[in-house]
Amino acid sequence: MVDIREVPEDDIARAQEHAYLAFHDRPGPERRARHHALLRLCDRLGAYDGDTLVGFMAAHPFRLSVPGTELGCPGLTFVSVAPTHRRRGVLTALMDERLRRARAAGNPLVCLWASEAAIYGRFGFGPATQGLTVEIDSTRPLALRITPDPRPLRLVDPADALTVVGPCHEAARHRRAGRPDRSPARWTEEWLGEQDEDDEELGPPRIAVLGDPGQPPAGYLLYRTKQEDEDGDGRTRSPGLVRVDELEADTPAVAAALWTYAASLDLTGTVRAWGRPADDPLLHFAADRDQVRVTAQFPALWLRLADVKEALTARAWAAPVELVLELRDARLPSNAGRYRLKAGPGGATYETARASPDLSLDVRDLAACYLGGTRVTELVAAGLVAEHAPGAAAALDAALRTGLLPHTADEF
Ligand SMILES: CC(=O)SCCNC(=O)CCNC(=O)[C@H](O)C(C)(C)COP(=O)(O)OP(=O)(O)OC[C@H]1O[C@@H](n2cnc3c(N)ncnc32)[C@H](O)[C@@H]1OP(=O)(O)O
Repeated sequence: MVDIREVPEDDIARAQEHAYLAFHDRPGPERRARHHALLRLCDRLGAYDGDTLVGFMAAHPFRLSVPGTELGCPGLTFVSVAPTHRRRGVLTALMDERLRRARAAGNPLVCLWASEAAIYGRFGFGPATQGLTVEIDSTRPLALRITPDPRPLRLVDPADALTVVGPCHEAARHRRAGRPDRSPARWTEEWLGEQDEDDEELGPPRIAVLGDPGQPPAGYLLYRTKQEDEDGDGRTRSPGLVRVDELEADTPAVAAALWTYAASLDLTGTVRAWGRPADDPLLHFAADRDQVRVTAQFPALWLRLADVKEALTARAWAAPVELVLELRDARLPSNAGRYRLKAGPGGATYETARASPDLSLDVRDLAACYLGGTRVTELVAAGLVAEHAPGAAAALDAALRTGLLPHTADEF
């Protein structure tokens, strides 16, 4: 039987080796040091078989933007079980302890990015945001239906990123739900590292900001580039790549200017933006959708409502709704049962109820809908949510709805 306990700071290096084994990873010294620095700031749980570390789960102490506010939301990372101890319930034991601690600490939410989509539904996590990969053919000028903001662009030293673009990012976080806060350490270690986490051929991070000198920027572009590939004879095989990691803009015209900049960098022929929202304005203002293509769509942030009552009563609601929910929660039975949700622009209450339910659903499906990124009506159509009162799902959707879709590219 394994023992679940905290991993002390002097055991972090061992936890890293354990995780690299599970992920088939072999990071160089720079990435190891970055991981170590981040793990020092995480809550860390280990599964020990005697003195041997056989399971590890770290949690960033995030606050997540939700409609109208932000909530405590540990962000799970480095989840790993030794190959010798797979499928014996080690992850389950770590997760149960993590969810218990989240509730005890007053954190109603828990989030993660999944290595495999099949793992986390059983623990009550649902995919709450979707990401798109968007590619622009930049061998020709980017064709747009709107006029880009004409204000000047300038490059900012990544060392100054936090001061210059940090406030822009913070404002963007509150325009769209589903975004964790970004500590100075995460800016430095996860976004601005000299070496990219996934592709060592990419250059260092570059930051272009738009705005009048002396004024706060109206938007920024965080990107890396890769030189053109050459074949053995030194001939160009393909033009270089601009990989967009983040683009935030106060207005569509600012976004248009930043995309135009990305697409006009010399010696490059492709712009690849891997973590865009499903309602990215670019997809509407691009004049030629053969030039701007969505090449992938994926579940991004997985969310768990550790304390359903707290989560539902804390968020803002777009329209009035009153209905009885029959909720299943296999791992946190205190969430399960029949509850009357009364919610609207003035606030929400969520109390136990006796009346027959309008909707029956699992906590993982409520999590998928919580930020407004998945519609309850779609889950009724998929046979996952049972609608006992016609119109109940549509009414809940109208109340959950947000102006912009929830979205984050903060992979951790
Ligand atoms: C947020 C993140 O960090 S994501 C990263 C997740 N980690 C990895 O992918 C690293 C490689 N994989 C591992 O380390 C492990 O296999 C883990 C962590 C995914 C699973 O750990 P285990 O201790 O084997 O899980 P555990 O025994 O508790 O499994 C619980 C259930 O989940 C199922 N399960 C576990 N892993 C998977 C998987 N990869 N795909 C599908 N089902 C899975 C098990 O079959 C079991 O189902 P059951 O209850 O019906 O029998």
